[in-house]
Amino acid sequence: MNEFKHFINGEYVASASGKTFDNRCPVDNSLIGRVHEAGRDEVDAAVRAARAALKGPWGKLTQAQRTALLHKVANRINERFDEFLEAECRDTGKPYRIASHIDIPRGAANFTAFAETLANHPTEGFRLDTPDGKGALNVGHRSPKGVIAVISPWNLPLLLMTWKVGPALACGNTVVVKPSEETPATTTLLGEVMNECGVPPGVFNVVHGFGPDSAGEFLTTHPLVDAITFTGETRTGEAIMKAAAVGLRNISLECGGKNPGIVFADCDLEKAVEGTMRSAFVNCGQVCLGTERVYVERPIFDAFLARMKEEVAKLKLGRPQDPQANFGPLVSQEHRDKVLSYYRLAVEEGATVEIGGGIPDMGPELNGGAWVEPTIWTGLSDDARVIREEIFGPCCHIRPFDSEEEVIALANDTDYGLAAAIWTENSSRAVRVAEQMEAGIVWVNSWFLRDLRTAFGGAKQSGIGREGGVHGLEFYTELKNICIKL
Ligand SMILES: NC(=O)c1ccc[n+]([C@@H]2O[C@H](COP(=O)([O-])OP(=O)(O)OC[C@H]3O[C@@H](n4cnc5c(N)ncnc54)[C@H](O)[C@@H]3O)[C@@H](O)[C@H]2O)c1
Ligand SMILES: O=C/C=C/C=C(\O)C(=O)O
Repeated sequence: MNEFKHFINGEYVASASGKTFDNRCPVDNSLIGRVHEAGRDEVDAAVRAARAALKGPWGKLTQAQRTALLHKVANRINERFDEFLEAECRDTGKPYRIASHIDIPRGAANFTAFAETLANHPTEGFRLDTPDGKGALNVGHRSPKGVIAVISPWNLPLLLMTWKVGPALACGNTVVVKPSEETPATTTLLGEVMNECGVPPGVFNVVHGFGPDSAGEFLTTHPLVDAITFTGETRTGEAIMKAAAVGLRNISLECGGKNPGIVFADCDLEKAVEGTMRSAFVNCGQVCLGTERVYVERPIFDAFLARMKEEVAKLKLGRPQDPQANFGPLVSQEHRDKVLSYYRLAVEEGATVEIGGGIPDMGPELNGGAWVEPTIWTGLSDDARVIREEIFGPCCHIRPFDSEEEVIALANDTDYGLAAAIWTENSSRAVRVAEQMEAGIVWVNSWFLRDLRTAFGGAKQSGIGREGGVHGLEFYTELKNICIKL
């Protein structure tokens, strides 16, 4: 039975209250651990440790020394790859095949990418002409923002946590991380790596718990937190934004999505099927960038739908360790109840269930797990709740369209604006349509192809701000201008 304690000032500490909560494996709902729930005292201790570390050895490191340390952290994650893999898949139920190609490699790469990007990024400079003819020099100077609260979700726990911790530390900040209550393991394990690599105590801290009236809220309302970066549901983002307003703390919000996939008749059909299959079903559909609305140009609608149904039927549901498995359970019973409520709603709203729509029989050992069938619907109206609301499960609705103007309007008809995928072999059309997408990230003939230097983030109710490359600099640093009269 695992016990997940908080990681504060370089040490693992239990909650003074002794309060803990269950950690369950979604594969079979077995109890696999106990997680300490942080009270205000633990959160306060973590924030104060982070603040003290800014003034300690960490605050005196050069950019080059910080870069070297972050490379060391990335290397150590890779050295302990199997431990991170086992921990992540135990918490999420996802197949090893997926976590070993996405979650863990990116968990390390996020440190390397930001260490390099920020070490080589210039600051601005301007020479000003002055009436006396001697001029002045203006030099931009970036300093760390301070203590960053990092609140991360359960779908890609290590990846999405280091996607924030990497740039935060590269810019010289310190962090207090509150991972999702569903997935404490890899964030907790990272504390060991920080100690092994010589990252000074207090630079990286972890507190466990829930959101409201628990660690999440205690952290976002703590007056010594300088900025908050969050990934999760849009409604949660709203609550965190309200908390950040007190004391004018900056926020970075990566929230929900209801992403469109647009398949034109001139696409490479097999490429479009392969990419849409990944986008709708990888990670059991629990990817914010995933496609839940698929629009297919009418001449190839039947062929595309037939091929998608064939591929869904081939998905291999199984335990994480099963080398054949490419489809795992949802993260929890609670999330499964939510997804199944949308499965029922789709039928009530008039959907045709092309495949799936229910609960698979996984046998007596696994039937207690959070398993659902991968599902495709057709026939819903554009104002159906299943079309408008984020489900965050292994399901998508496929609908025909007849013109470029029509599909652009359909794709943008959502409160969200995170991602879109466009499938066409016509490059002019690809760019023309992509530029009209009300989204932060648009893939053409690809999906989840990630260049970590690029801007990443959502428009509309999918978030505020951009992460990735140097785009997080405005959030993770304070930029001042120094004007020197010559
Ligand atoms: N845009 C992105 O990059 C991105 C990436 C992954 C997931 N997501 C979104 O995240 C959602 C799924 O993740 P989730 O269920 O963990 O989201 P969630 O909003 O329920 O929880 C996210 C985190 O916020 C914490 N939290 C909840 N309420 C809080 C509060 N009031 N104050 C402080 N912290 C609080 C939770 O404990 C958890 O750690 C989906 O909507 C998905 O689209 C977005
Ligand atoms: O579920 C959402 C996935 C987000 C992915 C990233 O933030 C990334 O690839 O950097």
